Amino acid sequence: MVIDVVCAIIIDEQGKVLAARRSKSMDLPGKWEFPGGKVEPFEQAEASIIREIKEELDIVIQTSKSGPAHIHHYKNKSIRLIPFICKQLSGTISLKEHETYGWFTSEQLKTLAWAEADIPILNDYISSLT
Ligand SMILES: Nc1nc2c([nH]c(=O)n2[C@H]2C[C@H](O)[C@@H](COP(=O)(O)OP(=O)(O)OP(=O)(O)O)O2)c(=O)[nH]1
Repeated sequence: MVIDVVCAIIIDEQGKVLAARRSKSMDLPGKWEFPGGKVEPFEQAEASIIREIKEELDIVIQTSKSGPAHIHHYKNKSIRLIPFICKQLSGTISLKEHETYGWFTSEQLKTLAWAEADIPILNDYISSLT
């Protein structure tokens, strides 16, 4: 079974992108990711990413477009990671699950220890800039 997971590529006015590090209590502890989570049954992916970001970061985002999804097979599960390009509309970030987060340039993003499933998502995003 492949689990649908949505993630947000949140871009600020300077073009920096938000990445968050998963905490010890989460799957893939210590790995960086684009925040998000599993799409619930009967939920639209776009509604799902808005809900997840409110739950995890306590901010309201607006989505502009979704990028290509990528399937990744971990040892214990397979996920389809669906990215959305987003901007923050309101609120102040308050982490509810992650250990830390930051706003990064493309060069900085490349140096983070990403969850494996995020690598093609990151590469697509960086390719889309040129
Ligand atoms: N949110 C998110 N999860 C990712 C990314 N990359 C990646 O491999 N994953 C994995 C980690 C988890 O195994 C799974 C998503 O689960 P989650 O724990 O974030 O989702 P959730 O908030 O709905 O969690 P749950 O409490 O229902 O388990 O996908 C990513 O960029 N964002």
